[in-house]
Amino acid sequence: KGTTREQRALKYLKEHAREGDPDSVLETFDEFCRTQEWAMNAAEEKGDILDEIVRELRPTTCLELGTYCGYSAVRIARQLSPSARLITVEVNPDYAAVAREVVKLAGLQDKIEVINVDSGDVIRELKDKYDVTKLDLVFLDHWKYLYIRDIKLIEEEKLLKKGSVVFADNVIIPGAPGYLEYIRGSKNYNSTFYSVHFEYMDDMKDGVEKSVYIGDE
Ligand SMILES: O=C(NCCNC(=O)c1cc(-c2ccc(F)cc2)cc(O)c1O)c1cc(O)ncn1
Ligand SMILES: [Mg+2]
Repeated sequence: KGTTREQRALKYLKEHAREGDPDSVLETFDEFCRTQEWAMNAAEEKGDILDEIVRELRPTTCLELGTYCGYSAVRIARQLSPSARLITVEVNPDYAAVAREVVKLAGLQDKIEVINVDSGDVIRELKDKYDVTKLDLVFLDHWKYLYIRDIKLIEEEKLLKKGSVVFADNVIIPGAPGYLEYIRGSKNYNSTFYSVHFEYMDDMKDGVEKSVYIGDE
């Protein structure tokens, strides 16, 4: 009975990272992915852009779609103010279980809530069930063909306000062409594309898209 890559990563983090130290968890995870096994974390370059967005925006309520092992959840939450929080959604139960352990190892369980559901089901419940009024930051990193469905659901639920930021990973690899066409064609957003390296691959280029909501509340 073998272990999964995600379980091996968690074991490495537990053995090598400093408990309660988010920076150490992230550095150790990057080290694991560079020296042991690749994993689809946002990684250093995309992470630096995410860090800058969080520093500048100072969001109080953040939503991430696509937790995976919790790397970007820890990256976002380590910079959140005491009362701010991140809701992160992962449909894969094995990934969600590992992510909860990584969040706990980083000592961020009071700021991050990992929800193991399909994003399409939870967005409609954010206001009533999760006590969300508005989303200041949305990070799209789940299945790429779902970005466009879910951003439309978020708009329908009127969860964005002027200045809210929607940050999308992988708009080049694997790619999210429908999403890019939609968000860049919409008068409700100002979008910026950043050409970045694909996670842990110094010879592959990916892209991330930052879109600021300027539409009607
Ligand atoms: O795999 C699930 N989600 C990951 C979404 N993320 C990605 O698919 C993703 C993929 C890649 C990627 C790109 C090229 C390549 F050769 C291999 C992987 C990179 C990334 O940065 C991602 O973010 C999943 C499973 C499941 O059972 N249920 C719900 N979701
Ligand atoms: Mg990604």
